[in-house]
Amino acid sequence: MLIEPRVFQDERGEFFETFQAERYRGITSVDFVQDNFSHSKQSVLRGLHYQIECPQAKLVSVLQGEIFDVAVDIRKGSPNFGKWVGVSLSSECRKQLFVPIGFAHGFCVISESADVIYKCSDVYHPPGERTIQWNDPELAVEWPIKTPLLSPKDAVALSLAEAPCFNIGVKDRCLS
Ligand SMILES: Cc1cn([C@H]2C[C@H](O)[C@@H](COP(=O)(O)OP(=O)(O)O[C@H]3O[C@@H](C)C(=O)[C@@H](O)[C@H]3O)O2)c(=O)[nH]c1=O
Repeated sequence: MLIEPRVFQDERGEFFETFQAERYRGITSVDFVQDNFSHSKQSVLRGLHYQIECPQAKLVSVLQGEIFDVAVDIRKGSPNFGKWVGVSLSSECRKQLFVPIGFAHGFCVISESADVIYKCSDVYHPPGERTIQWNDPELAVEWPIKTPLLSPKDAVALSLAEAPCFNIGVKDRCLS
């Protein structure tokens, strides 16, 4: 889901609410419990990530620069299983992407660098972390960058066919 916050501009610069609990709960139906920040150089690609245990919904915003942000439906039985969406998020447009539970998430950096923040609906749980190959031909994500800079973990990721996927209706929480 693409969210367009109301941005107020004046002679000093700009202002917008990056998050407001009640309003965003109305839009996303989740409660966020962790905030993450990453700074990346041009051509860095992070993804496609998910947690098979303690699955996380994410609300992604760009503080500086521009990214191509991707979500892939990996809910077995979903009519959209294996389908992806990709959007440009930037400090120019100020759009946010909500990635629901049941989706793998990744982004690549189009600008010289990018500062990305994202809220998560569950905590970091390393034993549950999984990565699907960014260039899995079955997914055929149309990344704007052809030779990305990857982490060692992302360079040896599984294909969608090999990766464990969610059951439709997944809503688990680690926290309680
Ligand atoms: C994701 C995460 C990482 N870390 C640590 C572990 C590691 O030493 C360092 C870098 O971790 P990673 O290489 O996994 O970071 P990164 O590749 O940026 O991983 C992130 O990618 C994007 C696309 C997502 O959607 C996130 O959920 C997350 O998977 O930060 C935390 O402490 N908490 C966290 O929540």
